[in-house]
Amino acid sequence: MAANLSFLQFSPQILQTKDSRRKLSSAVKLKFSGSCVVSCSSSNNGRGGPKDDPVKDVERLLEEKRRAELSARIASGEFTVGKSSGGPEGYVKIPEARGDIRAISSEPFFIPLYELYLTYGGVFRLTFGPKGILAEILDFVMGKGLIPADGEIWRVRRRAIVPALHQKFVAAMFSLFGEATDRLCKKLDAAASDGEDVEMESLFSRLTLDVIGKAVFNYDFDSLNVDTGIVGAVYTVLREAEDRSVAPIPFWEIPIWKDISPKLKKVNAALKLINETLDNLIAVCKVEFIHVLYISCFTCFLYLHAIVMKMVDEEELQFHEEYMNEQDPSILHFLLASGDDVSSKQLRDDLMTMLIAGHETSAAVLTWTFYLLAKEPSVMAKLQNEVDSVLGDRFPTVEDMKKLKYTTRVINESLRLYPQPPVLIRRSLGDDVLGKYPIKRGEDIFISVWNLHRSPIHWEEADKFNPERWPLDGPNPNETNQNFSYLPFGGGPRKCIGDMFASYETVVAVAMLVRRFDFQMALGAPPVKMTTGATIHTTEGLKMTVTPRRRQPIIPTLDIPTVKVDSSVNVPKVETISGQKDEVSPALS
Ligand code: HEM
Repeated sequence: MAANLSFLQFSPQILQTKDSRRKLSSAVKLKFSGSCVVSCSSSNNGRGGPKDDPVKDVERLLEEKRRAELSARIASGEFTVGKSSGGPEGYVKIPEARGDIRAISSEPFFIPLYELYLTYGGVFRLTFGPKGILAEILDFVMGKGLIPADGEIWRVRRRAIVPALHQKFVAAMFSLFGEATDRLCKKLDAAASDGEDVEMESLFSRLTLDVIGKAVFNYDFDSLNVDTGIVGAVYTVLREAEDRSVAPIPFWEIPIWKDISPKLKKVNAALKLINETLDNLIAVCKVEFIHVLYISCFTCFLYLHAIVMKMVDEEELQFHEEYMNEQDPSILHFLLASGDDVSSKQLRDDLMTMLIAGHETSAAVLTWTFYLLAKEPSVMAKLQNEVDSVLGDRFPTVEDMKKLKYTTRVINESLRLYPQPPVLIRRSLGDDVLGKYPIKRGEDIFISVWNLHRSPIHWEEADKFNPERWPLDGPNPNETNQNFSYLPFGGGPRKCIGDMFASYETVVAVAMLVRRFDFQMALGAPPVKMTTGATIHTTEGLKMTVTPRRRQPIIPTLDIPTVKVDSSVNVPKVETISGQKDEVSPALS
């Protein structure tokens, strides 16, 4: 089991080591398992709220005890083979942390790594731990999709897909975000009037599945309302991907087992259903596209001609937007319309990858945001104030995003405390140097975003949920303006392509939900503990009591605002959440 793995805790200086960056190849998302008391509720550090809350006190004491025990074990040398000094060719050898994987299997992997980070500093070698690279493990579901892909396939596919998430596409998604969240509000209304508590984590998972299904291939799972075979199949496959990533041996490859295991049979059937559905959607979209081309070929010729002329005259961004179809603004439609020359299998892999990448991540962000909000009533009150004054009773629009500043800061802060995924992985493509340490070709490097985001070196009161740490008049925090001490969507060439989409999706959902309801942890609900898959899950769900809000009546003002309409502008200008001008949102630059 012991694998020779390097564990890297990013510091801004290290990340900027160009040589290392160039040679690090992307792997896929890391998944581990385990559980522990949520550590952000562990200390007075960073907690506002009443100091005499007995529940918080107990949680804090338990967490302090757990940390003290772990620190004592680290101090006793249980994990240590002695700090190394002097490496080959005059380099300093990386400090080594040794131990037995079983010693840390009872809690999420990134928790002990945090203690080791405090002991050893930013970079150390881990001589025990899970296998790092999951490309083979996830092959059954993502194939050569954008996340596991590398080299030339990745380069070509990234270039084809990134333009699909252009500005007009994201603007077109607002009605989708609003309608899907409204369906969730109706469910919560029903639960509230029946006096029932609700398990929010699974509801968020359904909400984001509905959103991403429509956005990626214009398919309405409607998983908030119905449990069709396809929804069940998607969950079966997702759970299997998570199980495989933490399995001690690849049981799915054992010859006889893979033929007789009922679980694997179920997974294969689910996969078959999903693949057939996706193939169907691709085929239908292709036929519709050809049909439109055929019946209007003359118009089309003029149209294409006009587009080509526009290309000459206008920005590439506007060209990309021409491919968008108002009735079907999905990424699939865009890829076909843009003439993306790709096999159906590759297209399916990419769509499936985006479905997975955009589903669990957003659901996890919403889950932990509501967990944090329930624990900090003062933040919730401020948030509700902002939403009431900006939105009133209407659906959020793209123009509102600039005004919902505090709501955005709440999401920024939630992503700092609960980064999704908490650990990223790279594999070194060649011998290299990281900071002052030599790295060998083929070594796996874990980048603990969890450690980075909670590092006492980088953050004041690092464990505190404090959206105020991000000034409202400052830029939207991202990896570049935070000097790489904040990586909510990764960084560099493999940065998330859905950052703006996901940021707006979560802001809309939070705004619409807190406007309508108050959220409290349900009485007698199990303590919220963490476990890791690709993202951070709760072990037993997030059980909440949801109460419709009683709001002050809105008193009409006598000032009648004048609205200036500029008829030449079709699409409101959108500021990117990441504020970056690189290829992630080329349409915005
Ligand atoms: C709040 C939600 C989201 C979070 C926190 C998130 C986070 C991330 C992170 C940290 C990475 C970098 C992984 C690495 O460096 O190894 C990433 C990559 C990626 N994300 Fe997201 N993501 C989110 C939503 C989305 C959405 C909605 C989509 C699709 C529409 C998406 C598609 C992708 C893809 C395709 C990649 C791989 C990019 C590449 O390797 O070139 N993500 N995401």
